[in-house]
Amino acid sequence: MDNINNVTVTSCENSKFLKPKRIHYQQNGVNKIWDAMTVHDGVAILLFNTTRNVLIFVRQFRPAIYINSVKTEIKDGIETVDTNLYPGSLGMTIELCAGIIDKNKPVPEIAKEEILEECGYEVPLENLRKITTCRNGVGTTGGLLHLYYAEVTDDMKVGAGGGLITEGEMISVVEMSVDEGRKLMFDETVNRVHGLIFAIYWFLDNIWKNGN
Ligand SMILES: Nc1ncnc2c1ncn2[C@@H]1O[C@H](COP(=O)(O)OP(=O)(O)O[C@H]2O[C@H](CO)[C@@H](O)[C@H](O)[C@H]2O)[C@@H](O)[C@H]1O
Repeated sequence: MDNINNVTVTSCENSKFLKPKRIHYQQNGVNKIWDAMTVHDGVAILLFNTTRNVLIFVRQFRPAIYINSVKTEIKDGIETVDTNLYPGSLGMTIELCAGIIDKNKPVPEIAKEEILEECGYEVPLENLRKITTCRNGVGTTGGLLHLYYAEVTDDMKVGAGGGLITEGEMISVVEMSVDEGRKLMFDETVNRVHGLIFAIYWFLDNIWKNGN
C-alpha cells in the first residue's frame, strides 16, 4: 500500500493536463455560464490473459479521488490534509490500463504503449478490439474515452509493467478471475469508475458468454 504524506493543496496554474474555463453562452435566449475544463482525450483497455483466464487491471493512487474523499484544513496559511485522519488508501483505485492521448499517434498505438508500460505485455496491434468511444464526463470534463479490449497470453509478457519511472508512475498490476471481476463491478469498497464497470459488463456479454 502506498504511503501518502505531506499533502498540501495550492491553486493550479498553467497545467499541461487541464485548462479550467468559464464558458459564457446564450441558450434559447437565456444568458448562462458554465465552469468546465478542457482535458486530453483518453484511451482505456480491458485486458484478458487467455493463458490463465484472468482479467488484468491496474491499482494506483489517484490524487483527484483522494482530494474528493477528504476534508482539508488551513495550517499556517497552507491548505493541508491530515493523513493520519485520511490515509492514502482513500485514493487507491482499481482501473483499466489507460492513458491520455497527448501524442500525435493513432489511438491503438497509444493503447499498445500503455499496455506495455503499465502491464508489461507486448500486444500485437491486431489484438486490439474497439469496444466503443464515449464521453469521459459531462459536468466538468467532457473529453472522449476510447475503450478497447485486448487478449494477451503469458508469452506476450516481456516486463513487469508498473508505469514509467521517468514519469513517477507507481502502478501495480492486478489479476482477477472472471468471477472476481464480476464482483468488482458492484464492490463499493473499491474506488472504480464507470468505464471499468462498463468494460467488464461488455466482456461478460460479448466474450465470456455462457461461462465461455
Ligand atoms: N492531471 C494530471 N496532473 C499531473 N500529472 C498528470 C496528470 N495527468 C497525467 N499526468 C502525468 O502523465 C503521466 C501519464 O499519464 P497516463 O497517460 O498514463 O494517463 P493515466 O494512467 O494517468 O490516466 C489518464 O487517462 C485515463 C484515460 O483517459 C483517464 O481515465 C485518467 O483519468 C487520466 O489520468 C502520469 O503518470 C502523470 O505523470
